Amino acid sequence: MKIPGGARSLLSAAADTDLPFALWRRPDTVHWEALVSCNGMTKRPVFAKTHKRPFFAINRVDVEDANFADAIEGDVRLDKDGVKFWNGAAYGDDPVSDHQKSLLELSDDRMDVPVQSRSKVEGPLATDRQTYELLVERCVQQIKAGRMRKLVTSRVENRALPPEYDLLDMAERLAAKLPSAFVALVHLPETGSWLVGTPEILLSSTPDGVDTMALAGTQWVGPDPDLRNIGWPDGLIEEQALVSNYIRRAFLEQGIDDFEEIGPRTVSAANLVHLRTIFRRSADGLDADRLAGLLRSLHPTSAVCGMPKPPAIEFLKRFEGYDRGYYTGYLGPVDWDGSTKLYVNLRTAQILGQEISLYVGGGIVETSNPAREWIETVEKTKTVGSII
Ligand SMILES: C=C(O[C@H]1C=CC=C(C(=O)O)[C@@H]1O)C(=O)O
Repeated sequence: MKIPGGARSLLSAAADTDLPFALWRRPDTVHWEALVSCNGMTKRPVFAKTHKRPFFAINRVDVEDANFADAIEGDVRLDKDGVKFWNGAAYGDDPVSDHQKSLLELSDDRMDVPVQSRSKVEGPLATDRQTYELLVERCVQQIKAGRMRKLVTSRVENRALPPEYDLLDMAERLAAKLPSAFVALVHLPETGSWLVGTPEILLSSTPDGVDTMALAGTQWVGPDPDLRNIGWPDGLIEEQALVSNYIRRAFLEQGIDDFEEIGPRTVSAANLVHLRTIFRRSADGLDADRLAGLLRSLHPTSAVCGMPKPPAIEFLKRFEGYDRGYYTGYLGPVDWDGSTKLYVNLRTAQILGQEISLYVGGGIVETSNPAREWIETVEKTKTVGSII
């Protein structure tokens, strides 16, 4: 689970020269993978007929075209076999461009130099308990009035980091805490570093087929809970069922009706448990256009914004009171060895200089209780909050 010394040195050199990188560990694996871009951030279509090389996609919740993402290009690639450099046609063992050469030179002996955010951008505004509970109350009123069926509210909590913090150590600790999550550190020199330990797939596309999931409903439990004994109140069952309905509709919108459903089942993520249904379909007939269509239909799911989608997004923009940034958007490697894995950006922290902002939220339905919703967000801060 340790980030190898060579990768540490290289990522520390990338951070020092203000190059964006993404580092991640996939669910239920132990290896770290990373991509470093030598040319800043770009924008790329996620599903396209031709991709030359892998990139790491990161996108906001309110993006206009969900198939078009901010991208960290793979000029340098790290995986369990070591470091590789893109030579314009393939990955090779030796650096080719001047940027790649100087990055490699600078990475000499940097294993112990911590990676920190040097961003000067100001963090998002925190929401206090009273304001958050009023927001939840307002959502319940909207739902009771029949304007929406569900809304997902969120907030931020800001904390100070110890002066000697190291983002790579933090990523390692989060990965150890969340073995079944997708854990990522996305280092963006300007807009901050994002540390994520998400349990939710938005869209996984491999040569075998596609997977997505409806993950919603949250309860908090002690260590090593017996998942078979956890009961679910009606309100939480409804909250998750709405997400499942939404996903069924997204498949149907793309003319796909032969998908398989597994669940709902109780799954754990650190101190929390959720209800999860997996949706699976073979790759037959799913070309890049249809995958792009599916991504557009899915993102953002009603697990992160609400239902129906347009008024929910409008309402949150108006009343949530802060900018979500990349939280509740998606992120993941694109075209990495033939597969694309996009995860919902949840259990998220943004690191800006010496401050860390924890982003947390929860689904609101007609029966939601504001005080319980506040506590749910407090429990969610513990996932990333416990590794600071
Ligand atoms: C918006 C969040 O959670 C979503 C995903 C899973 C469970 C959720 C819930 O129980 O409300 C939310 O829909 C968050 O964790 O910040």
